[in-house]
Amino acid sequence: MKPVLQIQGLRKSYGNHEILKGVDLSVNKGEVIAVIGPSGTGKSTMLRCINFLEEPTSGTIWIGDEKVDSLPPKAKARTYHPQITKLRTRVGMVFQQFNLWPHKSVLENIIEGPVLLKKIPKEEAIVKAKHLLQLVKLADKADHYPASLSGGQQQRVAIARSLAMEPELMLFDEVTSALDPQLVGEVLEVMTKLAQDGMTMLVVTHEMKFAENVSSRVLFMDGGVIAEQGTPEQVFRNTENERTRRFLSSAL
Ligand SMILES: Nc1ncnc2c1ncn2[C@@H]1O[C@H](COP(=O)(O)OP(=O)(O)OP(=O)(O)O)[C@@H](O)[C@H]1O
Repeated sequence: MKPVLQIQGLRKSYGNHEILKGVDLSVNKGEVIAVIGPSGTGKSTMLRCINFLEEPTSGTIWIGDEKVDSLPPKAKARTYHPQITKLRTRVGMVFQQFNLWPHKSVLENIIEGPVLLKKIPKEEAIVKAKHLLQLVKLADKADHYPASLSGGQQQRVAIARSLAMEPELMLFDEVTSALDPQLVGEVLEVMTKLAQDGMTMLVVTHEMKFAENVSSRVLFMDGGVIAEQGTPEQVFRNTENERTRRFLSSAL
């Protein structure tokens, strides 16, 4: 079966500053990949290239059969080019900030994408959204507005909103970093359930316990490359890579 995501030789520079220095990665259906590493090593940049929020400087990214760099240049990306909209429906992304629409209810936030972008009938989208709200344990909040919810609840709405597009791949970019510590667990619990249900996930995280206990593979990024990858057991318990060891001893 073709990988859900395939990256070859991905490079990304801002001006003279090269952030990604040749990333190769293949992700199969159902894999849960934790991406760990020191600050500023390009983890977010890699995710943002996958979803075409950033345009790669060079290299190739495939989502299934679709080549991301064959999309129109980024200048046009902002104008909701149909090819880009299609990519964004196939690849969901959840950010550190929840980015919910403040003037819309929880339910309206979730159905907006399916109704507007996928042209799903509103009634059908509502049924699906209610099901997703159960999954993220917010069934009683459908009519609430984001400002009345805690950060953890808003983030779970953001996850439900992404899932409503029925993506093949979900990208999580430090989704618990902006949360009060006591709210982190409820978001990780939802992500753990998604992982167990077979969602293909790429998770940039500083939550080492999640990386160790939930992921099927861990990528250690350092200096703009994947410096090491392996099972959680290999990376957390048996690494022979000095840089990984040093990072883990400061992160754990
Ligand atoms: N739009 C941009 N313009 C210029 N530099 C950028 C831009 N986006 C990111 N950078 C730089 O790229 C580098 C890598 O950033 P990135 O956010 O990918 O790192 P990261 O590994 O995800 O770090 P963290 O764990 O702190 O989020 C940083 O030095 C950052 O300042």
